[in-house]
Amino acid sequence: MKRPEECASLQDIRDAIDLLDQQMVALLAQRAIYVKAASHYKTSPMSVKAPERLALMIESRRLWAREQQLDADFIEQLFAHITNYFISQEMGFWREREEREE
Ligand SMILES: C=C(O[C@@H]1C=C(C(=O)O)C=C[C@H]1O)C(=O)O
Repeated sequence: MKRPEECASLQDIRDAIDLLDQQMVALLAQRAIYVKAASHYKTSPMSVKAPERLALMIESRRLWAREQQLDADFIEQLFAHITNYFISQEMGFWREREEREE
């Protein structure tokens, strides 16, 4: 992938953006596997949501955003969206297991 200053055309830039987005999607797929694994350790719907963990996560992601000169509010909203989806997935896995074990 060309560095931004090496890009000589809009196509070079779009190729780089496509590759980065593909990597982000692959990372989200990996993340999904870890979240599914987390459901094995949960004992209740509240433990699936783990609000205390979410609160800590917001702070670290806001800090990471600032370190990268990104807008902390934007990153917080992005992760709120991501974690809401992942929690709903995890809740589904957890409930399925609960029903099987009943
Ligand atoms: C993965 C976990 O379960 C849930 C999903 C999270 C996530 O997507 O990062 C974080 C906390 C929980 O809401 C966890 O407890 O760590």
